[in-house]
Formats: sequence, structure tokens, C-alpha cells
Amino acid sequence: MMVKIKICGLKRLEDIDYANALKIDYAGFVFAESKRKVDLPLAKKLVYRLDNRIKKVGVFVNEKREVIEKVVGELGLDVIQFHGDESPEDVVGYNVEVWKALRVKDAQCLEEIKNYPVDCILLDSPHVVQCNAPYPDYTQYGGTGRSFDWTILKSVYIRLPIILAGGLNPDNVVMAIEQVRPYAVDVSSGVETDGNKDFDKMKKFVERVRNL
Ligand SMILES: O=C(O)c1ccccc1NCC(=O)[C@H](O)[C@H](O)COP(=O)(O)O
Repeated sequence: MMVKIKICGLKRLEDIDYANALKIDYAGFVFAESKRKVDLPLAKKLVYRLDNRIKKVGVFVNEKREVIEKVVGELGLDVIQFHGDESPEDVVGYNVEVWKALRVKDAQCLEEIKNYPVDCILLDSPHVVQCNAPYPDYTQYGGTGRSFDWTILKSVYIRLPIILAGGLNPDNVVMAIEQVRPYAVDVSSGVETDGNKDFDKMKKFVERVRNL
């Protein structure tokens, strides 16, 4: 089966045009503290422009249930991606598909997954809190551009479909897929130039995955 593609952190109208042209499977919108954060009015414009065959994923970090429900309802999101420290109880009771991100430090931390009643598990790099920053650097919850040691996954059986994230780019995505055999790949930094999505990098990424 063809590996699905999610591109995360879309924040400009042209990013949506790129996503539509490349017919990606999932478009990710970040509703958490990040340089890629979108607010509801902007997200509405982006979603309105998005090809309705592309699934809309909302990324949240430790967000209140009522906020998530409002965003899901107003945008018609297809998927909630929990990317913070949410517990298994926090992620239940929504009427759309739910993904939980886990930051992979070691094989032991993958045990946590077994407790989550979700549709997919997204494996990302461990975050590094910037200790010398004057305030906590929440962007480090995701979108770090760093990859983790994929060999950790070899020793663990994961029942859920895996979305592989963290430091993927057009040059390493084929190797990543061959090693991990995920249901989908997720990229943000690796298809950006100077903080914005770059059509040529997105195209290269998509072509390399689709040509497998
Ligand atoms: O992308 C962000 O800025 C972000 C901020 C806070 C929480 C999650 C975030 N992104 C979630 C994603 O799904 C990213 O695509 C994933 O972390 C991979 O990012 P990258 O390593 O930059 O490809």
C-alpha cells in the first residue's frame, strides 16, 4: 500500500495551493505555540481553499477540550493530533479520528502507547526545552527538524498504524520508510526554506515517497 503523506504547519494561502497541486493525503494546521501557529480566522481561510479530498489535521498541545471541540466543529477537521503531554483519558470522546504523538527517547517509552485508545500513533523526536530561554520554548514539542534513532522501533511491536515524523526531508524519507514501514510520513521543517514551505522541496518529498 502506498505510504500516505502529511505535510504539517501550513500557514499561508500559497502553502495550500502547493498541497492541492501535490495531492497530499493530510494537511496539518498547528494550533499550539509555534512559529507555525494559525488562529481560527486564518485557519478558516486556509481550510476553505484546501482541496476537500485532503484530510485536515489539527495539531494541539495540552489544549482545553472546549477549545479543541470548537476548532474541530468550526473547521470540520478530520483528525485531532494530540502533540503534548495528554493522558489516555484526555484523548477520548471526540467524534473524529484521533492521533497521539509520542516523542521517542528509547524503547521503554514506547510502552506508553499501549494505553492510548487512538487511531494512529505519531512517532516524533524527543523535545529539548531551551533551558537558557527567558520563557519555555514550546515549539520544541514538535516541528524540530530533528530525527530520532529509528532502530529503537525494531525491538518493539506496535499494534497501531505508525505515522513517522521528526526531521524527515526529501533526502532521508526513502531510507526512513524502508526501515520503519510506516502507514504515513509527516514532514514540516524538511520542506521549508527560511521558515516557509518551499514548493520544490515539497514536490521532491512527495515524488520520492510516491515513486517507492
Ligand atoms: O510544527 C510545529 O511547529 C509544531 C509545534 C508544536 C507542536 C507540534 C508541531 N508540529 C507537529 C508535527 O506534526 C510536525 O510535522 C512534526 O513534529 C515533524 O516536524 P519536523 O521535524 O519539523 O519535520
